[in-house]
Amino acid sequence: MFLCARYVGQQLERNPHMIGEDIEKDSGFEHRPVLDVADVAKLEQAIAAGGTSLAELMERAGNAIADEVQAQLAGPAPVVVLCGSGNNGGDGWVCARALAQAGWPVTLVTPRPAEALTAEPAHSAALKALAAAQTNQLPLTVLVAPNAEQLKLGLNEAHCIVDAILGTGFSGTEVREPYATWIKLANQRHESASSRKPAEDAGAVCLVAADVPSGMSAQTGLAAQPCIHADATVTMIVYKPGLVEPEAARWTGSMKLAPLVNSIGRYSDAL
Ligand SMILES: NC(=O)C1=CN([C@@H]2O[C@H](COP(=O)(O)OP(=O)(O)OC[C@H]3O[C@@H](n4cnc5c(N)ncnc54)[C@H](O)[C@@H]3O)[C@@H](O)[C@H]2O)[C@H](O)CC1
Ligand SMILES: [K+]
Repeated sequence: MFLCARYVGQQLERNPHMIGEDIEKDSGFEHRPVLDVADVAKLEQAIAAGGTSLAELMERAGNAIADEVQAQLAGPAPVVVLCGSGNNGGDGWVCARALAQAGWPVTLVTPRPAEALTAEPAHSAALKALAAAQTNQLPLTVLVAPNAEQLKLGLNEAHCIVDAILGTGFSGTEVREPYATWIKLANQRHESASSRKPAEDAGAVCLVAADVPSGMSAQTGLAAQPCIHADATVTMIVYKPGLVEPEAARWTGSMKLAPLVNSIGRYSDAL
């Protein structure tokens, strides 16, 4: 098979709505395409040069996360989408728009107003989400730089939390503020809801990570302080090496691949 630096034979779940046909099956096992983070960036540029823009990739990424949220819950329920200021956050803005368009009440948390984001295509994705929300009166509320109490209130209403804080651009052994607080509060809400006895259970809270759990290095799989504890991680285009490390499952939960494009093999010259 083409392109991929290495394959890890493990059972793999796939979302039928996700685009792509590049996974090889072998006796009930699927081989996971794995690429270094630096090569993923090259691959994205090659895909864009081939006619599928970065904005379109982000659109597909955000929709794949929204599909996963909808698969985790029985029907429309409040969702909090935590968005960082980079392109991982951009995936979150698209996801929030897609869920709100499907009638799900969404609270999006951002450190800066949409107009003040500088990463592209995240900035454009955020403006598009706000315009759609305004034009179509979507159930989308935006919380800009909330303090811990405001964030806790929002999270307490959530039946699902989407972690789109940090992706492949994360580095270091500590997550800086405000994201460290966001991660701790998201984990607390997730864990306290999951540890309730059935009789008091108002419904479990799912935690879905975009591309990689925030605080985990996509390249090495090492978790910084703090790190998101996800139920499911939807990773984009290919697996990154850290995600297939045995210790990573503790942070990623179940791993799902959103290939975003068909036949990535045709971009192999870019690597
Ligand atoms: N490239 C594309 O078009 C697509 C990307 N996708 C998604 O984008 C992310 C990668 O985005 P990038 O902007 O490169 O980085 P991040 O958003 O992951 O993070 C940048 C952000 O993080 C801050 N940061 C770094 N280290 C720390 C730290 N220790 N503590 C706090 N903050 C930190 C840094 O300052 C930047 O602000 C990729 O994962 C995908 O999710 C789309 O999926 C496809 C199109
Ligand atoms: K993330």
